[in-house]
Amino acid sequence: MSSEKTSNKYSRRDLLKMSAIAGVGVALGAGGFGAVTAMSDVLAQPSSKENKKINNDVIPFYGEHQAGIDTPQQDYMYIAALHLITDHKQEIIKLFKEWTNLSEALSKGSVKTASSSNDFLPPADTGESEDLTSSNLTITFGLGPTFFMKNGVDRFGIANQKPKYLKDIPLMPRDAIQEPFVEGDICIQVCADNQQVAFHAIRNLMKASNGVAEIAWMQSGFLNKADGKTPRNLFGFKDGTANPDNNDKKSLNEIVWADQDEPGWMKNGTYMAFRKILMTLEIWDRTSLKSQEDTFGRKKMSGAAYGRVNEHDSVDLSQLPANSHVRLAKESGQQIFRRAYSYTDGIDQTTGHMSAGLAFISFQKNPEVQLIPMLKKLSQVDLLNEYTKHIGSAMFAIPGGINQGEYLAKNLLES
Ligand SMILES: C=CC1=C(C)c2cc3[nH]c(cc4nc(cc5[nH]c(cc1n2)c(C)c5CCC(=O)O)C(CCC(=O)O)=C4C)c(C)c3C=C
Ligand SMILES: [Fe+2]
Repeated sequence: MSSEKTSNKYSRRDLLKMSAIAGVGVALGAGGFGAVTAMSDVLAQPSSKENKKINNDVIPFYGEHQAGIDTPQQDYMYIAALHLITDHKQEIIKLFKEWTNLSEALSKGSVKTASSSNDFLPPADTGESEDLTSSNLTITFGLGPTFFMKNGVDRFGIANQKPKYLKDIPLMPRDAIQEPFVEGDICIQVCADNQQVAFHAIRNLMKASNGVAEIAWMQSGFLNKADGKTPRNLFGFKDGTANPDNNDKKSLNEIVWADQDEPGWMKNGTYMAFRKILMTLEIWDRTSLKSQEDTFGRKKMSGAAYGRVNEHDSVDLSQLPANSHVRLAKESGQQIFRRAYSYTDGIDQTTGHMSAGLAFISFQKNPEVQLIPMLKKLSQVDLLNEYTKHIGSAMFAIPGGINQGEYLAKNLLES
């Protein structure tokens, strides 16, 4: 999980250079909120603390693929969906440029200060990550079906660039989707090994979108990955055992990265599926160990499939209960790349039960073939359905990664 140890050596000159690349000055907030200094402006203002941070935990924002997909999974996640409140493509381009600069800076931990050059303006940075390192922060942007076409209107003249499989996940037999956890024009997934760093990033990205987009929903998540072991979900089972190895480029090419026949801006991109799945912990906790294990077809402590000894031993489907989760998922004959997080949302006031579950996130090149039939089968007969309820659903196209000097989804917005 760790990257090379380097000290934070951004000089005032580096910061000035970065600011020049960013090329963004002062943005005016909408709705009478007054002027606020754009975050990228702050890069030119070295903080007194800038040399005290040791950044040995940086995942580059730029690259072939967006970070936050095949990069090692961090401990904390926020995912948010936004609705655009403008019809002007130029405003989207401006926002995406600002987000690009900001994301690069946040990923490097080089947003230095919450101070402002003008004491009569709000500080550009909200400040809560001031003394913290980047904590392997990654920021991943996605575009929902309504980014391309909303209520039959091609708002930004890019409907012909819509990726092949980008559509809402169809309603499944047992779905109990609750507002507001449906779709969104844009999604931002932020992950980091420090929750405050992750929150700071998503908060400041939201802040930068003021007047152009507004938040539709947000979900936080966490994950335990002690000693390099497979993390356990809130049912206490190892979750991720059969996931493709994130370092196995061949598998990811087959499973995750978009095909050649997609629009050019999807090259090295993928599709993200999001499902918010409530797990009824109180019922599960009163369920016998045997029934719990039958639900998955794996042993709870070892994670081994039925009839096997170790977690990663091959699965003999005939040994697993007919409607067990793993058997059904495997029988679909498809693979997806899961990057899920547990969540807790306090107590459900109507039931008095815990609001907790899985923020299920998967990446795949063809959701229509890889995901939807699997989801359908699971939603019909999975033993796990006794203990779960799908309450949120969304699909996003994830543009490919970008190089320095480019901005997010440039190839799409300038097509
Ligand atoms: C549509 C896809 C899937 C949903 C939705 C889903 C929900 C879900 N899963 C668990 C817990 C486990 N899932 C496991 C394996 C597994 N799950 C899926 C797909 C979905 N899960 C797949 C493709 C697989 C791998 C199947 C295989 O090839 O072996 C496991 C076993 C360990 C593992 O491999 O990760 C667990 C445990 C929960 C709790 C949940 C919803 C709340
Ligand atoms: Fe699963």
